[in-house]
Amino acid sequence: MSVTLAIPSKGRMKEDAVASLARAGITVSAAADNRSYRTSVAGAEGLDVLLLSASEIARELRDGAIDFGITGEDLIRESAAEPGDIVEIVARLGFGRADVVVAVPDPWVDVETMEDLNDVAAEFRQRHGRRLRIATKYWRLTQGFFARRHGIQSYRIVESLGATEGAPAAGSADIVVDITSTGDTLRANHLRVLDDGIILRSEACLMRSLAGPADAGLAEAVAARFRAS
Ligand SMILES: Nc1ncnc2c1ncn2[C@@H]1O[C@H](COP(=O)(O)OP(=O)(O)OP(=O)(O)O)[C@@H](O)[C@H]1O
Ligand SMILES: O=P(O)(O)OC[C@H]1O[C@H](OP(=O)(O)OP(=O)(O)O)[C@H](O)[C@@H]1O
Repeated sequence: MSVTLAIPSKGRMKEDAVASLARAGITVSAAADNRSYRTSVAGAEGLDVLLLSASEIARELRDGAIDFGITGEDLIRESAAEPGDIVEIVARLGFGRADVVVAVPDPWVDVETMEDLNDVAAEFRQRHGRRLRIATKYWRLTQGFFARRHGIQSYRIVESLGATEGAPAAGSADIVVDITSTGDTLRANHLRVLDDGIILRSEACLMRSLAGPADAGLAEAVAARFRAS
């Protein structure tokens, strides 16, 4: 019996994920063919480490297709309505830090808070003949924050698959909800985060699917190493 753990196959989180496994005594090396998404693992008998994209890891955890995954908290919260019912955060890993934020165009000088934005959204249709448009790939986090947390009902989500911060200047949306770390991309696109506009402070986490692994004893031993490292 084995337990599966997926780490990002590329990008900003891959090297840090490998380092966090090493701190837990698990050495992962790429398979000989370096286009392969399989790895060889030393230090944990029965553990298979897979390489997947960060967003795929969130979906596979949700679906119970893998036992453990290292990915961003934002991605798991976006992929499931009640993430606490499907995954446990075993450890926060201290890298991949970024905030999911609400940002408005710099010229909206009177809009500093979500309450101000609520006023704008309420009047938007009357003034502009349409609802306020929000560009984002985080539609679930956006709905939770706007409708449930702040009672903002009048808006429309424009799904963005990339270059979200460019949407207001391009005219396809009025404001954005996106991830930021240094803030450079928002500034370059003349956007400003609202004072209370941080939806989530995200970082990479080791998460465990609650679906139940094939080998519960081994899964618990893996989790214990991360809690201790
Ligand atoms: N500056 C940043 N910009 C975007 N994501 C960041 C940043 N810093 C950390 N992250 C985190 O990295 C993760 C996304 O990583 P990445 O873009 O490699 O994943 P992906 O969406 O699976 O990739 P792909 O675009 O190939 O599907 C998210 O959890 C996000 O919070
Ligand atoms: O606050 P900053 O440090 O500027 O980082 C934020 C930006 O970085 C990411 O884009 P990236 O160019 O990495 O591409 P991606 O959207 O494909 O992740 C993210 O989507 C933001 O646009």
